Amino acid sequence: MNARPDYDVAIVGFGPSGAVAAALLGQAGLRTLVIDRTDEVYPKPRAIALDHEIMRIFQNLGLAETIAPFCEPFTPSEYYGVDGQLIKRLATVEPPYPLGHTPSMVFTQPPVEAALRAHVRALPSVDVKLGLRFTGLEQDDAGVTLYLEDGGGQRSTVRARYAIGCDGASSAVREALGIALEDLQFDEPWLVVDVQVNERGLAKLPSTSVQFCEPGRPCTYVIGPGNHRRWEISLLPGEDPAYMATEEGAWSVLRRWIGPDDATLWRQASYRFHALVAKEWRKGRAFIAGDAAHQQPPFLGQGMCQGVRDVANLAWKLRAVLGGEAGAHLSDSLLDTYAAERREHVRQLTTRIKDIGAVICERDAGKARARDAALLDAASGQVKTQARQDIIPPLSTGFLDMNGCEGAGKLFPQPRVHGPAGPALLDDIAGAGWRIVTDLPIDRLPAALLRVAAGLGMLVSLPPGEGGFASGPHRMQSGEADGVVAGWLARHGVRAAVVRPDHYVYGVAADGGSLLALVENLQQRLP
Ligand SMILES: O=C(O)/C=C/c1cccc(O)c1
Repeated sequence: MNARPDYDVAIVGFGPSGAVAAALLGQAGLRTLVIDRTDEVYPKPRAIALDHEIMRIFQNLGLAETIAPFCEPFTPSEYYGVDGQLIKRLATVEPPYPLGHTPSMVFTQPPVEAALRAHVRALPSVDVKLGLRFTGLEQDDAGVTLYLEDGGGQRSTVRARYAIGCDGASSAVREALGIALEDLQFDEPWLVVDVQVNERGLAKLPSTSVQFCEPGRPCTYVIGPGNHRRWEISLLPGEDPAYMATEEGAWSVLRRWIGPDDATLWRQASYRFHALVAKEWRKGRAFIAGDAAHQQPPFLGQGMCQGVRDVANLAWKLRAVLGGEAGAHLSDSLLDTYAAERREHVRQLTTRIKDIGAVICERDAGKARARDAALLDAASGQVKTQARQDIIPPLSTGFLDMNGCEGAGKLFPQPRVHGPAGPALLDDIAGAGWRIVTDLPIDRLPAALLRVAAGLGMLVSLPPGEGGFASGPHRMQSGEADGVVAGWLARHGVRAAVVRPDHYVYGVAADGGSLLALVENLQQRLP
């Protein structure tokens, strides 16, 4: 079949990853279809945590204010050892916040998903078709044909230039593509229980999130928004996961903290916590993203973040290849970097999450005591606090100019700047396309840079001490309120960064001349 595709991109799955993918593609005017088997948002929380990178993407979609009421800062996680003593603390960095948002948050998933869906439905170039099951696909040089079936067994097909499977852990798209999962060797039975706690219950509970690193039964307590509390409780040999996921089973393990007079059960489910990463993320014109491409233990609350990161990475590349907003059509080979970048990033982060899991899940009492001692600061014996965001690795491979400097592949900060109408977050003024950000004043940059920068995106100059705002075509000069960009550039010993549309640093430069060379080089890679 070779008819002109009905859509630029077809997305299977309208969960958070699918919805963000549709929103980012639709924002660029690409003809996008998103389908899902179910008609409604799942009414219970599965994800509970998101971070500043994800909130920044919601901001770029114009959704930060809509979503903010359903989010709260993540309390520090205190790790308790064999004797119930504090052995480690995982916390959020202090302000000023590097990306302009609270670095680590808890949120209520159903209303956030509903807001995302409403946003997607309002985009003129996006079609949302629900109650449709994906049954298979075929590919040719021009596109992908998706085979679909509705609830009444009625079959249909749809053509798209590219397809993305965001259809969850048991992905039918991954299955149809014959993609295998790499097992990073973590497989444990756990019970997850979400409750809504009343005043009486709240008074009995810890005032911060906790990892109970107890060899007898490792478990996690997370403070969600409002009166939402989550427990994750490891199941012991002989415990029946199906029984433990009943109300009776859930109360049997919650009893240690609260009882039915203290809270209402919202959701309880038995899971095997896995560490799985797809061996391939792209086959021809089809991609997988989110839980379809990876599953990780929850110990850092990164499950949904990983999926949104995937689609933010893929979306700007699809926009570039399909000629979204800027109209330029880049080579399809740019899309290969999606798989290379995201697979490696997910493997690295999942390995780090597994390491956290190994701390929490030590079942041998002797080894657990040794762990408790080893976690303390060797010199002072004090409990150490680790910043959650320091655990997230940078991109280490892909569409980057590493050039011997460690800045490339990191997330670039988002400063508060003096905007035309008062203080503002930089993305709200400069947009979220390619950006060249420097602390050099515009009049000290090579004239040729101003020309080439205009062909790439936005040139942002933030000289120290600048108090005003000035702008011209594809350029702006302003001052930042908190010094987060100045600090980042100083820490990396550079004067400028070239930043990709997903906010990862493409490359850095130490002066105007090397910045010009970096940008010229990039433009040759983006023909
Ligand atoms: O970041 C942390 O300290 C913990 C996050 C988290 C979120 C959800 C479920 C968990 O087991 C851990």
